Formats: sequence, C-alpha cells, structure tokens
Amino acid sequence: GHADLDKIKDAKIIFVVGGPGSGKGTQCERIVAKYGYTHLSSGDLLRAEVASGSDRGKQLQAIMQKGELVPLDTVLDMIKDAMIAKADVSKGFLIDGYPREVKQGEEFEKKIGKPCLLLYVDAKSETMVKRLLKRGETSGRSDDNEETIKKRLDLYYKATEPVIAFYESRGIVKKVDSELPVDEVFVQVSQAIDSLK
Ligand SMILES: Nc1ncnc2c1ncn2[C@H]1C[C@H](O)[C@@H](COP(=O)(O)OP(=O)(O)O)O1
Ligand SMILES: [Mg+2]
Repeated sequence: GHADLDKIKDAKIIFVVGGPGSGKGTQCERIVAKYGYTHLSSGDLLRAEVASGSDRGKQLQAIMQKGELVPLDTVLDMIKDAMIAKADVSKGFLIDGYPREVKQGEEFEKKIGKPCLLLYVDAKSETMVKRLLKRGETSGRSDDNEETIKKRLDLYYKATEPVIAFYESRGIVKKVDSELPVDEVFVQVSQAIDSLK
C-alpha cells in the first residue's frame, strides 16, 4: 500500500543495464561492499522463485529456459516487495537487469519511483558470449548455453538497448567500459556513484 511505498520514496534508485554477461552482477557486488546499497537482480529473484518449486516458478522456468522475457507485472511485483522489505536498512537500490524494455521502465516509475542514474555496463558481444560460456561451466544456469545465449543477446539488442536511449534523453546515463578488468571498471562505476548527491 501507500505507507509501504512511502518508505522508499527518498531512496536512491540505480538501474544497472547491460547485455547478458557484461558484468552487471560483478559490479553490483562491488557497489554493495563499498556503498551499502541493496542489490536486487531481477534474474536472481526469478531464479529464487523457480527454486522454490512453486507453480509460478514452474511457469517462469519454462519462459527463462527459452531466453524470453517473463511477464512485466510478475517481475515488477517481485522487485517492489524486495525493495519494501529492505527499505529501513538500505542506502539505495541497485536494480540489476531491469528494465529489459522501455515499457518496463515506464511501469517501474509509475509504481515505484524514478531512477537517479542508469549505469550502462558496456561490453562487446563476443566478450559477453565468451564470459557466459565460461560462467556456464560452473553457474548451473540453464540459460548459460550457446543457443539460449544467442537469443538473449538478440533480445538485448532489440529490446534493452532502446532503454538506454530513452534514459539518455533524460541525461542520467553513465556508460562504463566493461571490456576492462573488473577493478578498472569499478573505478568508473565509483566515479558515477560519487557524482550523485
Ligand atoms: N570486467 C570483467 N572482466 C572479466 N570478466 C568479467 C568482468 N566482469 C564480469 N566478468 C565475468 C564474471 C562472470 O563469470 C561473467 C559474467 O559476469 P556477470 O557479472 O555475471 O554478468 P551479468 O550479471 O551482466 O550477466 O563474466
Ligand atoms: Mg547477473
């Protein structure tokens, strides 16, 4: 309800956007350690639902295994609940892997709030494929296989890149070069966060 949403209305919200395997999760972990933000990965929330074995989880698994996007309201509700649960202890929120399409961003703003920054984690498509195949050796993620990776990349370029353009026009996009080693990417990330007030 409204009282719940009031708790997060002054919190900083950062959208972390980039292709699959670009390094979003890796950089978010660093941000959590340095800045005390709460990291909410839409993919992790969904995978937790799948792991719970619920009916909703079973439906989600089928969609994710195909490399498709799960229904908008499902993801948004899960993010919102997780934000409210952390509202009292959080300095801000990293929304990782969301929005995946412009419409998702619009819905987020209607139902939750406006982001102060969009952190664009940029890497080349060959780099992302290489990292995902490597991650797939140990991640246990059913979508880290060659066929699904290709679909996820296609969808990223088609649906998610327009999200970046949408927030560019608002002047809140900071692009970091995730071809660089993790530490060097994090230097750029830190500059972006330090420049928020
Ligand atoms: N800057 C970097 N240099 C080398 N490897 C990186 C990197 N950033 C991330 N990785 C590795 C860690 C993971 O095994 C893999 C994917 O990273 P991730 O953080 O899980 O990506 P994402 O959350 O964007 O899908 O790539
Ligand atoms: Mg991730």
